[in-house]
Amino acid sequence: MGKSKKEIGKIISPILEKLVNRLLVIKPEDPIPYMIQHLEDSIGSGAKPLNKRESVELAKLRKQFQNLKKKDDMEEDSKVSEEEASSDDEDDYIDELPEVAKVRMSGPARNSVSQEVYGIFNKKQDFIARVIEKSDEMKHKIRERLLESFMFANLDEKDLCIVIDAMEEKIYEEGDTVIKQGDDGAELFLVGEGLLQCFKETKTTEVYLRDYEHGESFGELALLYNAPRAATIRAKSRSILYSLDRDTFNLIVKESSQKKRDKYEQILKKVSILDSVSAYERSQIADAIKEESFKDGDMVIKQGDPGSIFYMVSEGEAIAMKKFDGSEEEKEVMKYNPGDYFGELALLRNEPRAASVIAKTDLVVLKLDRLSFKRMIGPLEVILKRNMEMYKTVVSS
Ligand SMILES: Nc1ncnc2c1ncn2[C@@H]1O[C@@H]2COP(=O)(O)O[C@H]2[C@H]1O
Ligand SMILES: Nc1ncnc2c1ncn2[C@@H]1O[C@@H]2COP(=O)(O)O[C@H]2[C@H]1O
Repeated sequence: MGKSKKEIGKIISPILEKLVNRLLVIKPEDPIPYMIQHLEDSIGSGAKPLNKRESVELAKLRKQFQNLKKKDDMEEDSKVSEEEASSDDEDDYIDELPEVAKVRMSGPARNSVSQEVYGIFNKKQDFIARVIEKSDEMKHKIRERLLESFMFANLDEKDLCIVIDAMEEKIYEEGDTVIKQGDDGAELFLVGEGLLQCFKETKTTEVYLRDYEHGESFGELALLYNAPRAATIRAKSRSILYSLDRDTFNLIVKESSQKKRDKYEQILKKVSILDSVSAYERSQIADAIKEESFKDGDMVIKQGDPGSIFYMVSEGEAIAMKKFDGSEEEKEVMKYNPGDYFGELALLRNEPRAASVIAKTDLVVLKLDRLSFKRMIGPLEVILKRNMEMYKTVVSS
């Protein structure tokens, strides 16, 4: 026999109460996906796992919700005026993305990542990833591309192998649509070869957002938020893509990226130049970081070299040495401790390195390449430029 009203009330009241409280505190722009996610989290956080029938029901509900959402989106699009539609400002759309995630990031303490995955797999150890047969050569190619990408580069060897096995090669000819805005999505794509373009569609037109090249991935939003595809992606040239299914993404990739975020979050909090960035932006910086270690006396940067990397000190000490006006004599112009940064001038001014930086102890630095620096630290340019005044003082003293 089913449960009595009282019994059902007892189970769902605390969940609903918590849900309403969260909604009132967080005020998400789009409350429905937030509510669905919250309910799924509630399933993951101790309640009995869904049985098969319940899972099917949940899938049906999700499908109904996605169709409704698609309809809403289309109605919304039809309201967009011609002027708005012709806007080609990429940032309008880029800015929308973090907002969704901010809601999730800034909310009350979240369940562990493996608890919030889509579907009924609540634990990584219960999960058996798919294996798509492929040659060693293809495995090698996929590995190379995975290591180029922020999202996958931090997988340990075991997880890297699981992801390589689960990936499926898909070839698209020039003009083919890989992802259609509004569709349901169950896979993420890593670009092996080729060039793709991302567009935001409105009722009347489509606005170009960005390109995707080898080593970059797309299609993660539908998996992360159980939402319809947020943009359209088309092949600009013949493209070889590797697709990864939702469950492998959620259980293997998302978790490792979370580990990296956890690892660097505390360190990045000490980097004063990042004081004004939000938790979400900091987590994106953590995704893009590469770590490197140097021994006492190693040269990290050489004056006069071209530069394409920005550095933040994680552990240890370093100094900056500078030769002035063609003189061979070097003067110490700066000391670095954990939380300090250097190497910004070459990126900001497109000039060779203005000084040398040398490790004074064993040193661990966090590095951002030019593109990540531009995207993530670029908005802090005013502060960086203000801080550059300090070099003048050092030089003149
Ligand atoms: N500004 C953007 N808005 C939405 N999607 C974007 C944007 N830029 C890139 N994308 C990618 O386009 C993909 C479309 O499918 P998804 O929504 O699954 O995931 C999306 C992102 O990976
Ligand atoms: N007096 C200084 N002049 C120029 N660069 C300095 C000075 N002191 C420290 N630096 C740092 O040394 C770095 C060398 O590489 P960049 O020119 O990219 O960026 C430089 C600054 O971050």
